[in-house]
Amino acid sequence: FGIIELSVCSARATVMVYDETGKRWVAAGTGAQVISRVQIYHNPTTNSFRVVGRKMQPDQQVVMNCPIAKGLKYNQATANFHQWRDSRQVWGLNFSSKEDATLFANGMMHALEML
Ligand SMILES: CC(=O)N[C@@H](Cc1ccccc1Cl)C(=O)N1CCC[C@]12C=C[C@@H]1CC[C@@H](C(=O)N3CC[C@@H]4C=C[C@H]5CC[C@H](C(=O)O)N5C(=O)[C@H]43)N1C2=O
Repeated sequence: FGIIELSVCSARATVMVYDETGKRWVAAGTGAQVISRVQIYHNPTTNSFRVVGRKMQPDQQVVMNCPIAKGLKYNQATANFHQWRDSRQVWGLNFSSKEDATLFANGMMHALEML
């Protein structure tokens, strides 16, 4: 029985993680820092949400697969750069446009209301 997950929203962003040691943001995944498609998926059976980021090219590498925890603090540091902490690291999304950023933030806020 496959898990049914619905895509809540999709936006273009560079996925970054904060390197606490080096005190700097680094591109998530391996290789060059490229634009990813970042989607929020909803599993209605468990009412859970997660954020999945896949590089647009060359290989659709999954660079982010992050559950959205109830009470997550979503910080819109700038119009185009939003961030949040999970249990292990800090994620940053550098959106390609303000529209992408707004669309994703609305999807995240919706998910957080549903939890
Ligand atoms: C208390 C806390 O965790 N605070 C977080 C932000 C936050 C607040 C509330 C809820 C969740 C979060 Cl992640 C925080 O301030 N963090 C998380 C790790 C890095 C950072 C701690 C200190 C630095 C100070 C500047 C800021 C930062 O990193 N910024 C601000 C927005 C800017 C936008 C883009 C990225 C991309 C490259 C550039 C850079 O690092 O040169 N940069 C930044 O400089 C980003 N910082 C942070 O975002």
